Order: sequence, then C-alpha cells, then structure tokens
Amino acid sequence: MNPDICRERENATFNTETLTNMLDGSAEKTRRRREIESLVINDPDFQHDDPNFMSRSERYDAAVKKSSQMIMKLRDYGISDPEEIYFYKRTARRTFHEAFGLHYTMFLPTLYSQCTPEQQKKWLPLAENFKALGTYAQTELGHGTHIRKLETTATYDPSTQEFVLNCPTVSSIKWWPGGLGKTSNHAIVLAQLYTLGKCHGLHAFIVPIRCMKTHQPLPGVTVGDIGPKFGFEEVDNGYLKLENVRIPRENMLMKYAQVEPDGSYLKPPSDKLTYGTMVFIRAMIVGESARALSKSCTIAIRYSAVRHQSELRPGEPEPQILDYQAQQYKLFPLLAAAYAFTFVGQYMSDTYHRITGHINQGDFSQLPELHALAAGLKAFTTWTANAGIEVCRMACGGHGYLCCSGLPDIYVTFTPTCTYEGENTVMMLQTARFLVKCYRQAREGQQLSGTVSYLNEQQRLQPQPVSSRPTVVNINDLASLVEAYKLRAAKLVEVAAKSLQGELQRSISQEDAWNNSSIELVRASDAHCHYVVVELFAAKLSEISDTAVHSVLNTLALLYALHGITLNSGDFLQLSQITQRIKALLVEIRPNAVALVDSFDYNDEMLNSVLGRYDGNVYESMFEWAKRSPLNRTEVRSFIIFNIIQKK
Ligand SMILES: CCCCCCC/C=C/C(=O)SCCNC(=O)CCNC(=O)[C@H](O)C(C)(C)COP(=O)(O)OP(=O)(O)OC[C@H]1O[C@@H](n2cnc3c(N)ncnc32)[C@H](O)[C@@H]1OP(=O)(O)O
Ligand SMILES: Cc1cc2nc3c(=O)[nH]c(=O)nc-3n(C[C@H](O)[C@H](O)[C@H](O)COP(=O)(O)OP(=O)(O)OC[C@H]3O[C@@H](n4cnc5c(N)ncnc54)[C@H](O)[C@@H]3O)c2cc1C
Repeated sequence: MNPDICRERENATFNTETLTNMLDGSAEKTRRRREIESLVINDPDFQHDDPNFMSRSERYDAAVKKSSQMIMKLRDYGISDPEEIYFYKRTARRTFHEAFGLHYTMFLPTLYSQCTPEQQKKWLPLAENFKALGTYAQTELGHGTHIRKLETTATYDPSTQEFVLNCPTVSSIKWWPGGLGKTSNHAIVLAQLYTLGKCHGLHAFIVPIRCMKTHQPLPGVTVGDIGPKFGFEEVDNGYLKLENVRIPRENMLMKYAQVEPDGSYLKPPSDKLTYGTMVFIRAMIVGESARALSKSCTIAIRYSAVRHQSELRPGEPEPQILDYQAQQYKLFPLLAAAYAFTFVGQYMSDTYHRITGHINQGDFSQLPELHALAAGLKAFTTWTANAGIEVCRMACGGHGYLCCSGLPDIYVTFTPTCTYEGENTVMMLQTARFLVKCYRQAREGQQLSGTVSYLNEQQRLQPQPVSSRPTVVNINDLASLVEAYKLRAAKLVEVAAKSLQGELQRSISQEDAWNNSSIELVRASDAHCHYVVVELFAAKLSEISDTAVHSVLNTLALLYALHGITLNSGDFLQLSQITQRIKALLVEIRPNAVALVDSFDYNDEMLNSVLGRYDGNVYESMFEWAKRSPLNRTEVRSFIIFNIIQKK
C-alpha cells in the first residue's frame, strides 16, 4: 500500500464505513451491495482485458456476450431486486454502457408504464425473458428535440384492424436509438397517429423489426448501425426506416389513449403521458451525474495524494499535489457537488416514484412539477458533472489523458447525457416555462406547493421587487446561504418573467417574446435548480446523527454553497470575505479528502482506473497496463516501412 495513501486514511477525522453506510442507507445494505459486487469481481467470466485494447466490433461483441452472461448469472443467483441488479450490472460493465442497455432503461419501462393489462400479459413475458429485445425509437434524422414534428406515421386501417407504419422521408428515418442497429428485434416506435383521416399526434407502438428466430430484418424494415461515435462504443445506436410495415391494432400502447376496432380514437387524460418514459430517464440521470462525478473525484483525489510534483518550499521534498491550494480549489468543490448530487439523486428518484404512484391512481396534478424538476435537475447536474469530469482529468496531468486513468472513458460515456433525454438548454427552458407560470400564479395570490413555494414566500414577505432587496449572508451558516440561494432564484424568476412581460408590451408575439427572453429564462431555471440542490444538501445534514460525519459534510455543504456564489457572483452581492472563507474550508477538508472519496466505496474493478487504485500503486500498474497494449504484442511492427523509407 502506498505510504501516502495510508497516511491520508490515518488522518481522517471520521469513520468512512459510517459514511458509506449512510450513503447506502444502512450497514446491511452496504454488506449486501459489497456481496453482490464481489460476485462479479470474483467471476473469471468478467475478468477481461481493457476494452480500449479492442476494436469497435470486438467491443460490441464482448458487450453482447457480457449482457447475455449477466442475464444467466443473475438468474442463477436468484437476484431479482432492481437495485441489486443495478449493483451487479454497474460492477460488471465498469464505466461502459451495456449492449442491452436500452432494453432495460427504456423498452421495459415503457411497457410497464404504457401498456394495458392485456398488453402487459402478452409482452412482459416476452420482454422479461429477452425473446423480445427492444429499444425506444423516437428521434429521427430531422428531429430529436421537437418531437411534435416527428414525421414517422402510423395510419390505422380499419379493414384489417392494423396500423401501417411509414417513414415517408429521409429526415423521418429513426436515428440514434440505442441497441437498434444490430441488437434489438423490437422497437417502441413513436409515430404520428392517423385514424379516420385525422392526426392525433404522437403515440407509441410496438414494432417487430427483426425475425425472432433468424434475427434477419423483417419485410419493409431497413435497419443498421449509425457508425462510430465519440464514445458509447458498446452500444449499437442505429437507424430504422419503415416502409408500409403493418402491425396489429393491439400493438399500439393503449393504457392512456385507444383506437377502437372501427378506428374511433379515445383520447388520453393528458397528451403528455406518452412522454412519460423520458421523465423517468431524466429523473434517473440525476443519480448518474452523481456517480460519474464521484468516480472522477475518487480517481483525481487519490492520485493527487500519491503524486509528488514541483517544489512548495525550496530544498524540501516534492509535495503531494493535493497540498497545492489550486489543486484543492479544483477538486474539493467538485467533491462537494458529488455529495450534493448523490442526495439530490436520491430525492429525485423518490419524488419520481411518489408522483408516478399518484398518476397511476389517476391524480395527474403533480405531473407538471415532476416534468419541470426532472428536466431542470437533469440539465443542471449533467452540465456540472460533465465539466467536472474534465477538471478531474486535467488535474491528473498527462496521466489523466491515458485511457488507463479511467477518466477519458468516464467522460465520453457521460457527456451525451447533456444531449440525450432532452437537450439541456431545451430542458432548462421547459423548467422556465413552469417557473414563469408559477410566478404569475403567486402574483395572483395562488398558494404554491413543492419546490416553488418560495415564490409565494417572497411575494408575501416583501412585496417590493425582489431585486431591490439587500442580500445579507452569514457565510458560516448554511441556513443563511440557503436563504441567499432562495432569494437569488426568486429574483431571477422575477427578472425572467418581467423580461417576457416587457417583450409582450412591445406588442410582439408570445413566441418571439419567449425567444427574446431565453437567456433570462435559462438563468432563472439554473438558479432554481441550484437553490433546490443547496436546500436538499442542507436538509440531508439534519438527518445525520454521527457528529464526525455531520461535521465533514457540513464543511462540504458550506464549500458547495460558497463556491456556487463565487461562480455566480453577479447574482449575489459579491461578499469579499467569501474567498477567504473558501480557503479556510479547503484547509479543513484537506485531511479528509481521501476518506471522503473512499466513502463512495468504489472497488477497483468498477473504478477501472490505474490512477484511482485503492492501494495507490499507480506507476507500477500503469507500466503493466501499457505493456498489455496490442501495439506491444510484437517488438517490431512496421520495420518494413522504415526499411523502405531508409532506402529512399
Ligand atoms: C440512465 C442511462 C440511460 C442511457 C440511455 C439513454 C438513451 C437516450 C434516449 C433518448 O434520448 S430518447 C429521446 C429523448 N428525446 C427527448 O427528450 C425529446 C426532447 N423534447 C421534448 O421533450 C419536447 O419536444 C419538449 C421540448 C418538451 C417540447 O414538447 P412540446 O412541444 O409538446 O411541449 P411544449 O409546447 O413545450 O409544452 C406543452 C406542455 O406540455 C408539457 N410537457 C412537455 N413535456 C412534458 C413531459 N415529458 N411530461 C409532462 N409534461 C410535459 C409542458 O410543460 C407544457 O405544459 P404547459 O406549460 O402547457 O402546462
Ligand atoms: C449517445 C446518444 C444516445 C441516444 N439514444 C437515443 C435513443 O435511444 N432513442 C432516441 O429516440 N433518441 C436517442 N438519442 C437522440 C437524442 O434524444 C437527441 O439527440 C436529443 O433529444 C437532442 O435532439 P437533437 O439531436 O435534435 O438536438 P437539437 O435539438 O437539434 O439541438 C441542437 C441545438 O439546438 C438547440 N435548440 C433546439 N431546440 C431549441 C429551442 N426550442 N430553444 C432553444 N434552443 C433550441 C439546442 O439547445 C442545441 O443547442 C441519443 C442521442 C445520443 C447522443
């Protein structure tokens, strides 16, 4: 064990196992999680070489094999709890997505949430036993964001009680769905529903695309892989062109909307229920932001504890780079954000399941807030985590750029979260749409609830414009900082609403007014989400009984809140002493930095990083890794070429 990393662990002021148990929910949950992870770690089938030594085709084939193995093994172990399956899979797939990922994350959830009981009776056994292997095909070449303009059609033929699926133009070809290119034999296809000559907008259909026996594309189906991407190498994101493909009427997902045998259309309680799967994934992505950022912080902080470089004081030995204030200022706010997002991810998941429970009972009243919260937090946390992963990579110097550091793979796998499941700017504008509506309701005296109730509070307490009020902040008191974020959010929502109002008074259209206020609208959503994150971080602290853990997390929460103020100082009164306070907090966190990342409890296999190894023996393992590179399998590779060049 590297002596530096040993010393770091000896200097910690809290018990990492206590914090790990808190993050898991209990000591028993930690035990069980580790037990499941050890099933993968000790399984020779999952001991393979670094995918970075493989070609794309090899990586895809290996991913399909791994997905298949995981299915068999989970069955053999009798593991069926979704959370335990997740622990098993994330250990086996390490940093990468799995080939069957879309089947689990979108195809199955859509069947669960949008099929009638009869349809579930038919399709769930097929899908849960992987006879029907599916994806979620919504995006087209011409449209990803603006789904009301998707062009694929599903036209009902009452004479045969079938839908005829068509991609009428090149721009209507389905493009991007994960697992579509080579893996799936079915797809949930989002298409414009036409019946009795009328268009009823976007609906979901189960479309067989490959023969369940031969896996050959079915008649009228052109399907394939869209080619190499920035990452996601294990996933065959694909294209799908449908030409007069007929499916039975029963293949339209009819839990909410129905087409009768004669073609008559029964509309849903809300036309946004078709969008439900997207809300689910957005909510889950918040937790993915926490995991990607916490993994990156684990790697960068452990490496920074063992890396010695340069000179702090002349004549002294080279210090650990973690002792540089600049290195701490890079990494510790990200470590704080990783903890914040871990708690927000738990809150988002709980909120999603609570509200969808009400929706399943027919209460749709909280759907707008769920949509706004999932959209905003997905955008807010992925933007922060995406940038943070790059900061962690660069904080590791040259070795951070090696694939064996794990950071390039974390980055290229994570970065599309800023785009898929709702491009982040578009999502922030969706949240803004909800905030402006709530602001106007508060102005009219309506009582708001949930995460926007502060808009009432500000109106009631101080009717004068929010922006005119002084921001007095006690920088050592988290509650005071939460109030500052609340005031900032209220102020920026008011600024955005007033910008809209001002545009409208110039008698331009609602749409142009909206577009001309987009900068303020996005900033208002960002401020709202930032307040929600700070507020939830503070609320979590009140649940922590262990004083040592409470103290270190309180320090992190103060750092997160104060650092956020410096990043947005234009929105807060720039409090000059904040920078000094931040410096003091960095010093406070320094002895606990490694223990704090240890508490995330990522085993080396899952971390997949030579720099972030638990034992800190970085250089030896880097050298061993490099020697396994395919280019080093022969001592001489292109001698012939050199020979030719030398002869000229
Ligand atoms: C965890 C790891 C997973 C890895 C795999 C992930 C693979 C990736 C998969 C994908 O990317 S699937 C495709 C994802 N695509 C999108 O997310 C498309 C984004 N675009 C949209 O969602 C919509 O086009 C829009 C931007 C929301 C606009 O929709 P629309 O034009 O219909 O709405 P508006 O006119 O803006 O608003 C109307 C009204 O509807 C409400 N609303 C919009 N969306 C939803 C929703 N999902 N749920 C509930 N309500 C919604 C919106 O708030 C408006 O309400 P009011 O203000 O009128 O009350
Ligand atoms: C790795 C990956 C996996 C994917 N997997 C799937 C999948 O499984 N299934 C599936 O259906 N799709 C999938 N997608 C597609 C994904 O959902 C879309 O790419 C995403 O919704 C963004 O849409 P777009 O590509 O049309 O971007 P665009 O909307 O064209 O974005 C381009 C720019 O336009 C801006 N813009 C667009 N509309 C507005 C507006 N109203 N106001 C302001 N600015 C705007 C955006 O902010 C952005 O800056 C995947 C994509 C990726 C990268």
